[in-house]
Amino acid sequence: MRTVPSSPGVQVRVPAKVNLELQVGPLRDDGYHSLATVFHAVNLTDDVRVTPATHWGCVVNGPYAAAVPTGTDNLAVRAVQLLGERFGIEEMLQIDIDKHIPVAGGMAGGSADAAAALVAADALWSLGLTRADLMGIGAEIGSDVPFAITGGTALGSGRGEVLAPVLTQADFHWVFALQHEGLSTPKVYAECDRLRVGESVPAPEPSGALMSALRSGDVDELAPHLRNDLQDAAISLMPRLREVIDTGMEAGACGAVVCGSGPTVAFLCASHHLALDLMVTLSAGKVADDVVRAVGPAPGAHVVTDLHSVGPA
Ligand SMILES: C[C@@](CO)(OP(=O)(O)O)[C@H](O)COP(=O)(O)OP(=O)(O)OC[C@H]1O[C@@H](n2ccc(N)nc2=O)[C@H](O)[C@@H]1O
Ligand SMILES: Nc1ncnc2c1ncn2[C@@H]1O[C@H](COP(=O)(O)OP(=O)(O)O)[C@@H](O)[C@H]1O
Repeated sequence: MRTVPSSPGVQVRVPAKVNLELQVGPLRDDGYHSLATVFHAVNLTDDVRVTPATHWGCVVNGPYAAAVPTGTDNLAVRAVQLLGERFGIEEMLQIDIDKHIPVAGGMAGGSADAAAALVAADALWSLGLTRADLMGIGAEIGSDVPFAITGGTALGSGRGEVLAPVLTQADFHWVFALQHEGLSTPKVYAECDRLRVGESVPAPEPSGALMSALRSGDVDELAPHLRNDLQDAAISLMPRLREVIDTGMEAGACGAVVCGSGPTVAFLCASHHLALDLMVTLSAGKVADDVVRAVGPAPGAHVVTDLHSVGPA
C-alpha cells in the first residue's frame, strides 16, 4: 500500500532500472569509468511527494525505509536543494518518499528518488524546465539520475549520463532476487578494477546483437546478450550470488544478469506465467531474501497527482 500522505504538493512516480548490458571501460582521470550501457526501466517504483514547508524535512516510508538516510545525504533532498539554489528559490520543502525500490541493490533507487524530486519540484515551483535541463542538474547528483527521468530503454555512454533512446518492441517479464545486505557502488567498481589489473581494457562499445534483439522483442534472442562487466566483481564480494543465478537458470529463466553493481539478480522470463513460477521456485529455494516481479520498459519520472494546482477558483 502507498503511504505518502495526502497533503498539498506534487507527487511523482519513478521506476527502478536494470542494465541489460553494462560494459565497463577504463578508469577515467575523474575517478569514473567510461561505460556503454543499456538501461531498462521496470515498473517497480518509488513515489516522491514534495510539499511547501516551514523547514526542510524528509520522511521515508515503505519496506526499505529503515536503510535510507533522511538528512541532506538523501539524494532527493540534495537534488531539490541544488535545484532551489540554481534558481534562487528560498522556499523549503517537505519530501515524503514511499520506498519500494531496494536500497543499495543496483537498481538505482536513490537516483530514482533524486530524479522524482527534481520533476516534482520543477512542477511545484512552476519552473517549466525541459527534461534535458532536469537531466543536466540530475547528472550533478549521480550518473544514473538522468535515466530515471527518461525511463524506457536507453543507451548510456560517458559515465552513464549521456543517453539515447533504444527502440523496443515488447514488454519483458522480469523476476528480481533481492538481498537484505547491499553492495556499495564504488566498492564494486574498485573490485572490478582489481580483478582486471594488468589487463588492457578496451573502450566500451554497445552490442549490435543486443540492439537487434530489443528491436525484435524476442526474449530468446535477448537472453544470451544480457551482460554486466560488474557481475564478477559483485560475485567476488558476495559469492552466494553465483548460487542465486544457477538456481534461477535451472528453474527455467531465459537469462540472468546482476543488476548494475548488485547484489540484486534479474531473471528474464518468457511469459508472465513463467515469471510467477520462477518466483515460487526462488522463494522456496531460499537463495534470496525477497523476490519481486516487474515488467519493462516502464516510463520515467512522471507526476501522478498535482494537488498544488487544485484549490478554490
Ligand atoms: C553501477 C551503476 C550502473 O548503472 O548503477 P548502480 O548499480 O549504482 O545502480 C552506475 O554506474 C552507478 O551510478 P550512480 O550510482 O549514479 O553512481 P555515481 O553516484 O555517479 O558514482 C558513485 C561512484 O561509482 C563509481 N562510478 C560510477 C559511475 C561510473 N561510470 N564509473 C564509476 O567508477 C565512482 O567510484 C563514483 O564515485
Ligand atoms: N533516496 C534514497 N534512496 C535510497 N538510498 C539513498 C537515498 N538517498 C541516499 N541514499 C544512499 O545511497 C546508497 C545507494 O542507494 P541506491 O541508489 O539504492 O543503490 P544502488 O546505487 O546500488 O542502486 C544507499 O546506501 C543510501 O545510503
